[in-house]
Amino acid sequence: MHETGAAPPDGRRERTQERPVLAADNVVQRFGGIAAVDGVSLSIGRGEIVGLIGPNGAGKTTMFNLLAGAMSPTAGRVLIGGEAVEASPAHRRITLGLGRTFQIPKPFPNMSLVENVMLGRQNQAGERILPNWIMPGRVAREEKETYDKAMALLDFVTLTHLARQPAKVLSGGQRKLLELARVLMADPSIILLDEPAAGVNPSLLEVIIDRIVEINRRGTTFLIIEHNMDMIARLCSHVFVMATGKLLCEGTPEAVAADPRVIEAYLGGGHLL
Ligand SMILES: Nc1ncnc2c1ncn2[C@@H]1O[C@H](COP(=O)(O)OP(=O)(O)OP(=O)(O)O)[C@@H](O)[C@H]1O
Repeated sequence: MHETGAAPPDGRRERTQERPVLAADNVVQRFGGIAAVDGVSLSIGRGEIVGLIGPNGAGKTTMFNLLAGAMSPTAGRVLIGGEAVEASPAHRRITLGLGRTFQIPKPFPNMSLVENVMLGRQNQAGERILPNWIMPGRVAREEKETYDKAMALLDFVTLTHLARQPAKVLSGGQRKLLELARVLMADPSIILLDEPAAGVNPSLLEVIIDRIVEINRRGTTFLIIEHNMDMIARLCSHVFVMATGKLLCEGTPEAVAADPRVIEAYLGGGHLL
C-alpha cells in the first residue's frame, strides 16, 4: 500500500470500479481429459494494468489465447466492453479494441520496420480492391496517414533510427518494441502482453516498462502475463494468480506474493518478491 501523495512504482494505480473493458466468466478449456483452464472468472477495469502469473503449466497461455481469440472456450463467456466474444475470432476482437503481442514476436524479416508496423492498421480503403479504382486520391491519402502514424509510433518506441532496416536486424528486445508499435496502429483500448520481459536485456526492458507506463497514461488498459515478478510489481495494481487451471487468488503484487497458497504453488516455501 502507498501513502496518500506518495508516487506509486511506475504505472501502478488503484483498481477502478467501472464497467470492465475485458472480462472472463467461468471460462473452461479442455484438451482431451485435461482442463487447462477450469472455471476462471476475472475482470479488468478501464485504465488498469493487471498481471496474470502462475507456475509453469498453470494455464496462463491457454487463458491468454481464450481472451485474445486464438481459440474459443469449451464453456464460459469472454466479454470485451460488455459484448460477448467467446465465439468470435481474433480479428473481430481487434475491431472491438483488443490488441495482443506474442511471447516470441515474428515480424516479417525482410520487410522494413515501418512496413511491419503499417501492417497493424485496420480497415484501410487501400486493402480493398474497389476503392483503389474509384477513389485513388483517398487511398493515397490514407496510405500517407498510415505511414506517418507508423513512423510516429516507431519514434515512440525509440526505433526511428532503424525504420528502413529489415526487421531481421533487430534484437529480441527491439522486436518486442516493434510489436508494441504494430499493436498500437489499431488504437486498442486493451493490450494483452505475453511475457514482454522474456529474452530482453535489462536496459531495453527499462524502455519497454517506460513505454507501457506512457501508453497506459494515455488511457490504454493492459493485461500482462509475466514470470518476471519485479516487472509485475512495478507495473501492476492487481494480479491474478493461476495454478492447475484455476484462479488461485488475486490481489496486489505484495499481497499475492505473501499468500501461502501462492508460495506453495510456486516454490514450496520460498519468496516471490
Ligand atoms: N494444445 C494443447 N493440447 C493439449 N494440452 C495442452 C495444450 N495447450 C496446453 N496444454 C496443457 O494445458 C496445461 C496448461 O498449459 P499452459 O501452456 O496454458 O500453461 P502456462 O501457465 O502458460 O505454462 P508456462 O508458464 O509454462 O507457459 C498444461 O498441462 C499443458 O500441457
